[in-house]
Amino acid sequence: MSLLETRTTSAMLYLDGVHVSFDGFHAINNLSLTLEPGEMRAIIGPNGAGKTTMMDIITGKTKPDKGEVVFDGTVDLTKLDETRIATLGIGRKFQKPTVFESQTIEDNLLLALNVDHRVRGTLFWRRSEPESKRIDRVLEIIKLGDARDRLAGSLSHGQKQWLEIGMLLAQDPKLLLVDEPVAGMTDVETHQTAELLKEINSHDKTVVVVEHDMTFVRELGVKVTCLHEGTVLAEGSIDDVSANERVVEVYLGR
Ligand SMILES: Nc1ncnc2c1ncn2[C@@H]1O[C@H](COP(=O)(O)OP(=O)(O)OP(=O)(O)O)[C@@H](O)[C@H]1O
Repeated sequence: MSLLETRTTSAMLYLDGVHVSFDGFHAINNLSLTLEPGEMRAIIGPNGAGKTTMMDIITGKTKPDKGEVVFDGTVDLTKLDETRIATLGIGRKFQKPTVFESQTIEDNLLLALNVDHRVRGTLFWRRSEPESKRIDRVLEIIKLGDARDRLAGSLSHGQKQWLEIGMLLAQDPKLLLVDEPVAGMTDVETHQTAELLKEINSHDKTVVVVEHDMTFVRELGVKVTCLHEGTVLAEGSIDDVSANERVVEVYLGR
């Protein structure tokens, strides 16, 4: 492709031949990955495999030295900054929950809505019917409807993670990037998180989940990509990837 052309694809996310180096160290090496619209993909791989850097490339935090990164068929993400990318419908959930602890659950979701903060701060602001509906729907999906008036700080670790996922959903993204959502969760919470992500994915959201917990990844029941040294080592069903000798050698067998 020439420098001026942007590829058009049917994919929601298309990475091809992506390279990133930090002071001469190749963190991402000829990385190619395609996610279809409505797909959920699990990304696994050992520490330092490049999983976080890949997410940073998609959100514009890190710019690739080389390669194509195309969102929603036509949008060249390499040309856009982080702020602009966030407005395109790409939501990212970092590993640690960052909810507003002294606000209620409902207010956390309201804060996440794309309402002008200056307008919302006035005495006369009333939430619109569509906003109320959206919040009710998100509360239903994250199963915190009964707790809507509780302070977020009183939630369990797992519930905080769900609330933060809900805050992303309130913004109605096309693509959700979720980094190690079940770290520190109980087995029950881990199972409920798998159910939650499957539910979100069933509503046409494309989802990328980075996770080390293989029980959780198995429960998601989606295609798995194993990264190693900044590139794709193996891709396929959890059974195929788990049986791959190289994957066992560099990751699962350790
Ligand atoms: N800003 C940076 N400067 C220098 N090296 C970096 C930088 N960011 C990442 N790296 C290196 O790039 C490699 C990939 O890191 P990355 O954090 O993407 O891996 P990861 O797969 O997310 O690992 P983990 O599972 O531990 O989170 C690592 O060797 C890391 O030390």
